[in-house]
Amino acid sequence: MLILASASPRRAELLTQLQVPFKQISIDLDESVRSGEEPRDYVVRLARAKAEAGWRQAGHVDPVLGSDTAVVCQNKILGKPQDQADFKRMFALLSGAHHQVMTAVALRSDRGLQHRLVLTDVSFKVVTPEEMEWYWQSGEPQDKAGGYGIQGLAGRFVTRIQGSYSAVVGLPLYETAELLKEQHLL
Ligand SMILES: Cc1cn([C@H]2C[C@H](O)[C@@H](COP(=O)(O)OP(=O)(O)OP(=O)(O)O)O2)c(=O)[nH]c1=O
Repeated sequence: MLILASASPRRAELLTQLQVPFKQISIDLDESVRSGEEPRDYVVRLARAKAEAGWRQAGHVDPVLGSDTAVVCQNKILGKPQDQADFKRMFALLSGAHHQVMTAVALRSDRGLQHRLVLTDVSFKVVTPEEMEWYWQSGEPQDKAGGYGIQGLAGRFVTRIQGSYSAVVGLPLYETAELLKEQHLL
């Protein structure tokens, strides 16, 4: 059975939309950015590492999907906010501006390791200090790249998206389906 190497409930929910049976495992990885590493190289490296680690952990039998999402603004990677000050710093960059969400998905099986990289442009309205405070207090930003979830309360901040909505949430469905089809898993 296909394995999703992710602790994210959002990725599991998205994968359900492809109607392929799967089980979920969580893996622990060092997610630090290497010095001089480009954001797109970073998300690809992590998605591949998650798939590879899952493949090893599950005994080199079942195919494994891994994915990674980063919010990139002015070529800076905005990870998960460490505290409220960190969140405010991120939202100061995102407010009234455009950024890119980069998501990579990787599939490891006995046919090898393949990946796809998906880039999506997202625009935010000007977010007021009161809205930032309200949003932080909601508890939603804490476990999310860039400190927001487009599928949740932050949907109201998004004025425009060009690219893949499912990729912004965490798993690009079209590209994931393509990877699975290539390996005859869908
Ligand atoms: C930008 C954005 C991110 N996110 C989430 C997707 C990912 O779960 C998270 C990005 O962090 P990731 O490190 O990609 O993933 P994760 O740590 O949550 O899960 P795992 O490594 O176990 O697969 O942010 C949203 O849910 N909505 C959004 O709009």
